[in-house]
Amino acid sequence: MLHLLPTSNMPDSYADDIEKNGIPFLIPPPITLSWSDLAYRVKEKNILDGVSGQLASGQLLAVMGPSGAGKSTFLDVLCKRVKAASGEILLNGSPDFDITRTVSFVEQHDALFGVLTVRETVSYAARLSLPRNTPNINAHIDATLRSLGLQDVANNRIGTPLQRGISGGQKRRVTIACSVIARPRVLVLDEPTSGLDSGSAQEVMASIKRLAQETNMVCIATIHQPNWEVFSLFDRLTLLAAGRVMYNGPASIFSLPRHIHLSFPDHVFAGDIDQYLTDIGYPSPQHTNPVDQAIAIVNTEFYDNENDITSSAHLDNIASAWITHQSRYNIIPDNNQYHTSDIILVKQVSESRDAMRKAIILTQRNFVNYVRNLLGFGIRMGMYVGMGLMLATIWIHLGTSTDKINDRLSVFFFSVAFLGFMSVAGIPAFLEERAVFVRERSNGLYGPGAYVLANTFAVVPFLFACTILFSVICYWAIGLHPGAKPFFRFTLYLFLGVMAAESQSILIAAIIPIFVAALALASFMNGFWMCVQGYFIRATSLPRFWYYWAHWIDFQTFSFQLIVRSDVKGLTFQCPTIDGSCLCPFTSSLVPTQCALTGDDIVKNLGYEGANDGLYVGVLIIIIVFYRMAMWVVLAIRKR
Ligand SMILES: Nc1ncnc2c1ncn2[C@@H]1O[C@H](COP(=O)(O)OP(=O)(O)OP(=O)(O)O)[C@@H](O)[C@H]1O
Repeated sequence: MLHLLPTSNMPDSYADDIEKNGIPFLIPPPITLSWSDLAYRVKEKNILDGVSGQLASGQLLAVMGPSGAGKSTFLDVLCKRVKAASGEILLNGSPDFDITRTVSFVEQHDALFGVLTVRETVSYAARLSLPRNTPNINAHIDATLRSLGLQDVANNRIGTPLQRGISGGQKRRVTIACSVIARPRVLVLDEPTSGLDSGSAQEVMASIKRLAQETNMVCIATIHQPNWEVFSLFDRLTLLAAGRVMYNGPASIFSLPRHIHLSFPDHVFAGDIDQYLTDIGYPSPQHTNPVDQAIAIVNTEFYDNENDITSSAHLDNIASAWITHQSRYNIIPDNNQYHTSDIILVKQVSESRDAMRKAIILTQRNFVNYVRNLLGFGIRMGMYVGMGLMLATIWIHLGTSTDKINDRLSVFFFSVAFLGFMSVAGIPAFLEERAVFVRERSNGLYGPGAYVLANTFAVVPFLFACTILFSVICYWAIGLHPGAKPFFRFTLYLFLGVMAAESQSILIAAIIPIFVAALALASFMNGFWMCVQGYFIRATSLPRFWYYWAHWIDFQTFSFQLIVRSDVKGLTFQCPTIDGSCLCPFTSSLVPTQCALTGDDIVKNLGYEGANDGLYVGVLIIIIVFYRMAMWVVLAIRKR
């Protein structure tokens, strides 16, 4: 169990929460994170070179630099998302710590379910990340919402294209709330203020600062052009250019703890970035934000060579200036006090063996999303209803004469092919879900196994509901094989085909998570399966090349043949008679006793006798399971 800090030095609200609601485990003791000589190379090119630093609990580090300076690479190396060429990362002086259980990473873009409320979003994150029997979980959620200033919008929805929700700054804070709910020791944020106006940017950074201090967290953020108010919230600044450190010291003198800038004499401690720029001969012009000046002098993209030195020589000079000055600027408070051995250094995360519990929580969240997401799922269901109505009114009362056999087959083809085709409409919702998965997985909440299970658990009832709705609307109106059993068989075989098509579409979207590309490829695949399934060209007439592989792995083949067999078997189709002669379109087992064809005659003529129905159902299930497992593999391999 983590021990508690004295709460006297904490802001009121959190200390109050602790007292009133009893959240004993949520304030872990302070830590120090340090890194030295981090380097990252790609094909012998130094992307990051010799980056060192240290940060204590409650502190915020700004990582700044021009575009391409190596800021994102630095975060990736620090979080061990890529392997450093060299260097060391220490937590409380020790390299032995589990990074995924220590760090939460907040990506640049908010990946949230638009139909959930703020509280629901954070609550699901809490249930997914905290151990099963966490006490007072609701009090913990409330405290987190309060810390991030979200209590007033707790019951508001995040927002969808159809329904306006919370503001951009509030969304950022919800994403951050989800990342800090398990009380990570280190919070890493990639551009937390990008796309926000200055007011929202300030709100977000002030919330992060407050949370860092309240929960003893170390925070590191890349940031572009903050205004002075935002910048003043940072304790330290690492300025990078071409992967090298140009400055690594106090950000603004105003953000320094009083004991630092008061207790060190001038000859020992020089000051902040503003002072440093003056010292090295690049003072900020009056009324200029020193941050802009710092970026400007290390930005060589538009370097004009005014002093007859190359841009890389210019950067070499600034990097050398830093090496000369660093001992006076890079003063770090003594954090040895934090190096205690009884500290538990991990997030309060649940174990990975909890996969089934996580899958159930994710399934619940998916259901809520399905029920509320009119755009993603309501419209989709409407499409199935519309398709049912269309078939019911166009193929109405087909009857059982032999001249209607083709019309009947076209109903089955159309149902299997186009209901399956409509699965491409599930791609946008999947991509929204995938973005949330990527964020949550990178923070260690759950793995691809739990996600695939939950996606399957949720999609099965949804697709079954869509299929049965379609069947109810059109089955009796068309006049297909009478009776409850044939109706349910039709629905089941159709559902299996639709489920296979859906699994294929989201597998494609998992491989290529770009909407337009996934849509195009999934549509192509559906078109391809239509061509080789044996309706347009009889399977026996298909070129052998296509017949032997494509036809027999095509889910439409099995779904279509199962439906045809189930429908026509047991029915009798009347042949026309002209001048007393019976004109059946193909050999009948009933002639001459009866001028008609049996369902078996039709099945035989089409070449659909094949294996038994159970085997075909089994093949369909295997195809579905194969697609789902392939999706699991793709999600396991593709981390972003
Ligand atoms: N895997 C890689 N292969 C090749 N080049 C890479 C790789 N990773 C990073 N780079 C290069 O390293 C440089 C630094 O990239 P990085 O994304 O870290 O910069 P950044 O400072 O975050 O830029 P921005 O602010 O524009 O996002 C860039 O020139 C980038 O093209």
